Formats: sequence, C-alpha cells, structure tokens
Amino acid sequence: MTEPSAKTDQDHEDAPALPTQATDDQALEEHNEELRSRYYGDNRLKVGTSISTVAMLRRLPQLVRRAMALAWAADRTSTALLLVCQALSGVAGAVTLYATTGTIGALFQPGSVTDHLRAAAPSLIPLLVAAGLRAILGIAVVALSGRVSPRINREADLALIAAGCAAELRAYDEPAYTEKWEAADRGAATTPDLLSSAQDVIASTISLIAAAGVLASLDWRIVPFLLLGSVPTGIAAVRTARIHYLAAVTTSEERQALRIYRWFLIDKGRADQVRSDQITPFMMRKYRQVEQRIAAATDQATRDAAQVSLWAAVGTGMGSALVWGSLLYLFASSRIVLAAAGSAVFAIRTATSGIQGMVGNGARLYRMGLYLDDYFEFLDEAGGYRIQRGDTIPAAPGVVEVKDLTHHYPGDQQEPALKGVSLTLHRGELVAIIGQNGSGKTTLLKLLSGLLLPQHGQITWDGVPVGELDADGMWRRVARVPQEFARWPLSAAENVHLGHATDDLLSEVEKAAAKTGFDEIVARLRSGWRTLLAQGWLGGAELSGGGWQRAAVARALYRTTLNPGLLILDEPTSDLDPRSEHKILHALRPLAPERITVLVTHNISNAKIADRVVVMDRGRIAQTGTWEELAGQNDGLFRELLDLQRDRTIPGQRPAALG
Ligand SMILES: Nc1ncnc2c1ncn2[C@@H]1O[C@H](COP(=O)(O)OP(=O)(O)OP(=O)(O)O)[C@@H](O)[C@H]1O
Repeated sequence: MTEPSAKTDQDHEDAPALPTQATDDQALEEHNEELRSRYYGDNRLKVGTSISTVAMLRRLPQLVRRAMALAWAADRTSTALLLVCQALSGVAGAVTLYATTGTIGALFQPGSVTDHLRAAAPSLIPLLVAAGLRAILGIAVVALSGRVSPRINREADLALIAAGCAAELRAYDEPAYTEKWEAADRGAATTPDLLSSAQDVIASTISLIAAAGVLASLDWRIVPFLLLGSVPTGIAAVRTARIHYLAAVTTSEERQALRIYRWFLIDKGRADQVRSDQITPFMMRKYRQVEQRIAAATDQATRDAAQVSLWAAVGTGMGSALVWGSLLYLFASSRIVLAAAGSAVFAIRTATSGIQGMVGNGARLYRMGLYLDDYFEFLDEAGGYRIQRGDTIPAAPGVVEVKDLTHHYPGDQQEPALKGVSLTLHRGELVAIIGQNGSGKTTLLKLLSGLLLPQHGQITWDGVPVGELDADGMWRRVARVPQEFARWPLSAAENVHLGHATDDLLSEVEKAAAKTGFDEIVARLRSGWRTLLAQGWLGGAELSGGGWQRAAVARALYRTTLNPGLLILDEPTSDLDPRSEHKILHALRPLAPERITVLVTHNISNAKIADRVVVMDRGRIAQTGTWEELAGQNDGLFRELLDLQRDRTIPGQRPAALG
C-alpha cells in the first residue's frame, strides 16, 4: 500500500484559494444581513418606537382588564375569589395604614405610658385585626394565583396552537410569519406572570391611594412632591421596557435559528447522522456564533438600561430630598405637630413603596403587554395568514380543471415553480406525473389539493374556483400521501384513522391497512393496533422506513374510502421493497373509478398503471399521453428518462480481479 504523497509547495501555488472557514462565515453573514434588510426593512423596529410613558399610562388599565379576562376565561370561580380577596386585602391594607398612623399619633401625644396606651387602643385593635386579615388574604391570593396562572398559560398556549394551525400553508414560506409566530409564542409564555403583575399593580395602587389620602389629611402640601418624585422612576421603567423589547425584536430571528439548531442536534430523526457525520463541533460553533449575536444585543440593552436607571436614581433621590425637606420644613416652622409628622413619615414610606410597586410592576406589565399584543394579533389574524375562503362545501369533484397556472414561491428562487400549466382531470382517471427533480410536481399536487391557492391562473372543482370552496370541506375530499409523511406519535390504529372515526372503525382501518401490507407489520407488534408508534415512549415501538410509508398509504386509503374525491400520491412507494410496491400499485386500480387519482413517481415503469402520463419539465407540462404513446416516441423527455432508467451499463472496464 502506498502512502498518500505529501503536497509540494508547487501544488499549493497551483491550487485555487479555497475560502477559509472564517472568510466563509463572514461572507455568509454579509449575505444574510442583506437578505434580512430586504425581507424585513424597518418594520421590525417600528413597534418599539411607539413605546412611551404616556402610552404606558394609557394602556395599563386595558392590560389589567386583559389579564383578568384571560384569568376569567381560564378559571371563573378562582378568578372571582381572587378578585374578592384582592379587594378585601386592599381594604385591610388601607385600614392598617390609617390605624397605624392613628397609633403613632397617639404615641407621640404628651402624657404617661398608660395615657399613650389608652389613647392608642381604639387604633390598635383595628390595626391588629386588619393586619391579621391582610396576612390571611395574602396567602389566599398567592394560592389562587398559583391555581389560575398555569391555567391561563395552558389556555393561551392552546389558543396559539389553534391559530397557528388555522394559517394558510403559504405562511410557512414567509420569513415574516415565522417572526410573528416567534413573537406570539413569547407573548403566550408571559401569560403566567401576567396575572401576578396585574395584581401587584392593583395592590400597589390601592396602597398608594390610601397613603396619599392619609398624607393629604395630615398636610396636602407634601402630596405633589411625593408624586413628582415618582416621575423619573416611571420614565426610566418605560424606557427600560422599550430597550429590552427592541433588543428582543431585533434578535428574534437569531433565537429562532438557535431553536432550530438545537432541534436538529437533539431530535431523534437525525441523531444517527449527527453522530456518523460528526457534525456536532461544526454546529456548536454556529450555535455559539448566533448566540454571541444575541448576547451582544442583550449586553448592549443591559448597559443602556443601567444608564437610564442611573439617571432615574438621581431624579428619584432629588424627589425624595424634596419630600423629606418639605416635611422637615413644615415641622421646623411648626406648621405640623410632632404626632402628625410621625404619622407622615410612615405614610410617606408606604406611599413611596406603593409608587415604586406601581411603576415597577406597571412597566413589567406594560412590557408583557407588548408581547401580549403580538400574541393577540396572531390569534386574531393567524399572523396575517388566516384561512379565509369561500363557504361552498364541495361534493366529490367530477372534473378538476387547471387553467394556465403559474406559481412563484417567495425567496431566492429565480424561476417560478410552475409556468402556465393547464390540465383537466376526470373522475375515474388515474393520472401519473413524472419529471426531473424540481420540475414542479409536488407544487402542482399542493395546488390541486388546495393547500396552496393559485396566484395566477385558476383551478376549479366542477366549475367552482378552489378559493370559493370551504377549506375544511375541500380537504375532507382530499386524501394524500405526501413525500415527507408524518410519523405521528400515536397508536398504530390512530396513525391510520387520525381521529376520523367511522361506525366500523377498526374494520375500515384493517381493510385500508391490508391494501398496503401495514396489517402484517401491525400483526408483529406486541400490542397490535394499540401499539404506540414512538420508540422511547413507554411501550412504544419503531417502524422501518418502509413500515411508516405503508402506514402513510393506509392512512390515505382510509381517508379516501371515507370521503372519495381526490387521491393524491407523491412518490408513495419510494421506501418500499418490490413486493410491497406491487401490492400498493395494484390496490390503486380498483379504487380509481370513484375518484380522481394522481400519482407522482420517479419510477417510469410504475406510471404504466396510469390511464394518462403527464411529463413535467422546469415548471411546464412538456408531454401528455398514454404510457405506450410516450414510450413509442423516438425523442422527448419521457423517452430520455425511460432510456436512462433502463440503462444500467457502467462506462469503463471492470477491474480484472473482479472478472
Ligand atoms: N416551499 C418552497 N419554497 C420555495 N421554493 C420551493 C418550495 N417548494 C419547492 N420550491 C421550489 O419550487 C421548484 C419546484 O419544486 P417541487 O418540489 O414542486 O418539484 P418536484 O418536481 O416535486 O421535485 P422532486 O422531484 O425533487 O420532488 C423547485 O425549484 C423548488 O426549489
């Protein structure tokens, strides 16, 4: 065995300069930056600029109402109890404050200790009762919030998932949709804290009003200073909310990327390739790079927020100096007696913490509110892609007509996926579509099944444009085996019926499975049809690739038996052995009379079972005809692909050793 020869200097000079990893990363980042600005423009930052103190003050009551409405929807009884406890706790707090100032006032009166106690007694008893009651109510509030908050989160999450599932499929091709989803998801994640923040705002406000009332009754001149002193804290809190929100908005794409990288690295579906391809260090490096971009934005936001807080602390300090100075002045100039001054000290401290609580929690609530806006906006419009079509419920179509269809995906594709495609499909027909990779076959199937709507041109079901059909009604009539079929973590039976039950559920499931050979696989599973098809879950089992594909075909056959219409199969036998493939292809013919069947295949021989073959080339229909007609032609794409598939001669001589 010869050693691989070492490269000479000459080799190095002649070889083209390959980009290093560093220059490659930089070039890629520049390219991505250009794409980002092209897709998003300034839109992402517009939201953040509308954040202001006035906006916050205006929105707080609405946010408190929204939090309570979410809580109400999640658990009425607990929310009602919570509101009652909260209100009673507020009243007890106010009584505590008034009684405390009364007690302090009595203690500062001239006289003996006995005189003091006697004078303080009328305030002391309500003080003790109210303080005890408040403590008990506080515990009740915490317990009730602990019950309601997770329920709010669960309802919010379910509503978000439902809204996501109600979006048009094309949304997934739009980067803006992903960003909206990410923002809404963050909004849903804030909901557990929403209630406690709203409660804290209410509690702080009650305590502030009570303290301001006490102060006003002692000497109203202190109150304006007190309120003035809270302005810097309020402004700073809103500014900080704005800084953090903008940082989150501008890094949403990065966070999305991290989630995807993470998923790719830990998901079972790719676990084998992660190991054998040794991609971990490379992906980790990418992860770190993206993470560093987020960290840089977060660090900058933290620095900016700290600066704002510093100025706020200076302002608040000056405000406090004014309040305490005015109290000192009132006392020194004998405008206020010692007893009142003592009470005022207590009231000022209570009011200050009330203001800080109100402003701090208000800003927190406001910040959550920004995310919550994203959440509600998504719920209302499914990110702007809510499925809104007509309300005609279609019967199984007799004729599906495609007229001059052109389809362009968003993104960097130069050419449309489909260009001027016209095709008529009749019930009872089995049509095969063949063509090279990227020629538009799958796109045409997605349009035929109403997953995508025509951008240019038209598709009609018995003369009705698909956009005028009720989406659910239409999909009830469509049974598909997509190229990448779902491997649901459900039982074997559920993987076929997917919750669409019939009177004779198991027998229909078994019949569909028998046509694909899936029944033989199920017979070998320990718990038969009840076996959970999710290895790694308790009692779960895993199928082979072909096993899953047989399940996917059985699913489509079950659906189409329930509601005949369109049966669409996109390479349904790509993972199957010849026997299984044969079984499935032969099952299609007897089903054909009652439906329109469309089969995409790369195996040209398989197209023989079709009544008609459509050949696609770069988004256009290049040829149509029966298999025999097309095979009989001396040229054309069909003939070329057929010859290539038949030709298995390898150029060059076989090594002598192999004979
Ligand atoms: N979701 C998408 N977003 C952007 N471009 C897409 C999307 N799906 C497909 N395309 C592009 O549209 C063109 C047609 O793709 P399509 O999947 O319809 O081809 P196909 O004939 O089914 O290919 P294959 O035989 O490889 O399955 C290709 O250029 C492809 O890159």
